[in-house]
Amino acid sequence: MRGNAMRWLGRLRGPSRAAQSFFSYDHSRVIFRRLYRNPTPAGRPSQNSPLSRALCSSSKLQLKATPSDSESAPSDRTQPSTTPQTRNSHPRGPRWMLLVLIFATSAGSAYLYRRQSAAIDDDVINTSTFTAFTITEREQVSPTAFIITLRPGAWVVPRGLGSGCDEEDDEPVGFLSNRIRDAWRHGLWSVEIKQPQLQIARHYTPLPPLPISPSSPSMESKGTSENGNVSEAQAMRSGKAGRVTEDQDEQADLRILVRRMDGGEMSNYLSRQRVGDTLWLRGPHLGFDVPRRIGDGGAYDNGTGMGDVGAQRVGGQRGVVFLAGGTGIAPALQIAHKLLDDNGYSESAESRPHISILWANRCGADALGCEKFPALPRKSGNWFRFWDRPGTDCNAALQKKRKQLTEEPASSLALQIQDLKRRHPSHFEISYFADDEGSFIKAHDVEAALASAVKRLSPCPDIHKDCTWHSQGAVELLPDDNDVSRFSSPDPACACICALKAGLEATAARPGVNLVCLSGPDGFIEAYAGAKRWHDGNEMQGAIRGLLGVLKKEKGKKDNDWLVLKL
Ligand SMILES: Cc1cc2nc3c(=O)[nH]c(=O)nc-3n(C[C@H](O)[C@H](O)[C@H](O)COP(=O)(O)OP(=O)(O)OC[C@H]3O[C@@H](n4cnc5c(N)ncnc54)[C@H](O)[C@@H]3O)c2cc1C
Repeated sequence: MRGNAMRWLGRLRGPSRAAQSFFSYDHSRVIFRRLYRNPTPAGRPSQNSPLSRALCSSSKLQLKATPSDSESAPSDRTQPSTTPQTRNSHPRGPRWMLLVLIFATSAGSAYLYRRQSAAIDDDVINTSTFTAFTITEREQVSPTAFIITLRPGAWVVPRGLGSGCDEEDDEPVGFLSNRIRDAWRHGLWSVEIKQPQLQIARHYTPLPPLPISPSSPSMESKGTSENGNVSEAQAMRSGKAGRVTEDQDEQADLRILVRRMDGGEMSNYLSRQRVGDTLWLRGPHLGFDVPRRIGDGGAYDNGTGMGDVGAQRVGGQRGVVFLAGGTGIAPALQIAHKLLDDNGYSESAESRPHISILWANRCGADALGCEKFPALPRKSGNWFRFWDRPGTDCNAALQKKRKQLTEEPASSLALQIQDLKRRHPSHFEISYFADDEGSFIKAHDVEAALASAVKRLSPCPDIHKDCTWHSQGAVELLPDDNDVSRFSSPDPACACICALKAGLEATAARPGVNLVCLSGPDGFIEAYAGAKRWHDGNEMQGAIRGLLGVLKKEKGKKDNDWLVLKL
């Protein structure tokens, strides 16, 4: 509590405080003073003056004339309002309104104070308008991939001003965002970033917060790091890393892993941006509700209606197998963060699900966190050809990776993955596959991962074939990944039929299934689970084909053994 309070207080420092004061409290006072120093002949601001209209509409107050105002208004109201007579002869209405307006402007100032850069409400980010974020760090993690850290624009502390840490309790001072906290509580989410010249936007998946102790280096020093040596990575290397706290999920700093695509408009635009530059973000966009689908009720009521207070968690030991291609590692880490690091979700080690990530990259240099020394390149055909793009020199990248492993400090993402393995040795596994090293995800890799998930399966009722939450057949026809609206929908077709049929609705125990999630380029998803299908303007999941389709058919798996989600 105290930490939170101090962080809020901590925001009152620095130039942004002055700026905020100007635009909120002082600014409204200036408007107010002008209003009363230049009264209309009626002794109060005219309802028709632009200033009055602005004030009314902003504070939702209506300056209605009272009968005493309009009927018995003495002519001396035209006198300057500073004369005692005028003040005394002011009817009660304006005085009363004065108090109301003072209150309203003060409340408004508190409200505006927290609005920061958000255009429409009390948060630093929203789903309909783009708000400014500033790049505070940029870390090149491989020849083609980099991580940018973004902070809401209005609160960036210019270099040399403010330490970035709360002076009293030495906690990092940052933004708090309810929307971002709720997104982390939900699990899977993304933001859109806009390219302002072309007016295009693309989705990006924030990486989970790094487990950093409060004594990690300040924001000031963060702003100076351009190449690789980011402060988080330094803190982790120097053993200062702490654990991921709930508070950290509330911080509005976002880390995004981006791969620069040859000819890709957005990713090339992002690769040209530097520390201090502004990006425009919109979101968060919440994806599939993984906890609910594996059988947990969700630990929080986060205002999205997704919570089940007191829900008995029956799906805690189910598993998630995640096939990630390239930057598809980001949603895989989001799920790991939700299922393993969220104490509200799984308090004890026994109740934690098992997560197995199979991470495929074109180049070994992109296999961050892999502690094995990469094999020498083999000449072999690529398993999905579009990865073999001109301009991608995997051989050179591999040499760089070998050099990195021996000489250079690891990237923050590599350290983050290693940290997850260290903290959850029996619940988190990651296997690496690199095209240029001739290692691909094969059927037996998927089967081994599934077997390790299935052996942890706790009893659950039969999966109903029409259940949109747990049946593959029904999921294939879903128009989108918006589980939040499905959950709150009154449409009976959106309800969990398995729970209804099993009479579980009263107990809050949730049926669930093991999940196989896939994320990555379209070709990757198609190769392993079949393409998504466009229908009626919606991108539907489509039938399960590819390697997983073969596994389902050949191995005669039951529908409820595992559910495939294409992210
Ligand atoms: C929900 C969601 C989350 C995403 N999260 C991330 C993320 O965290 N990091 C990230 O880098 N990207 C992410 N993406 C992909 C991202 O939105 C862009 O598609 C990507 O950056 C390429 O955009 P571009 O404008 O540079 O390329 P475009 O101009 O759109 O395309 C250039 C070429 O690259 C191909 N291509 C597009 N994306 C990929 C890819 N990922 N791998 C291989 N080839 C590709 C296209 O088919 C095309 O041929 C996400 C996409 C979605 C839908």
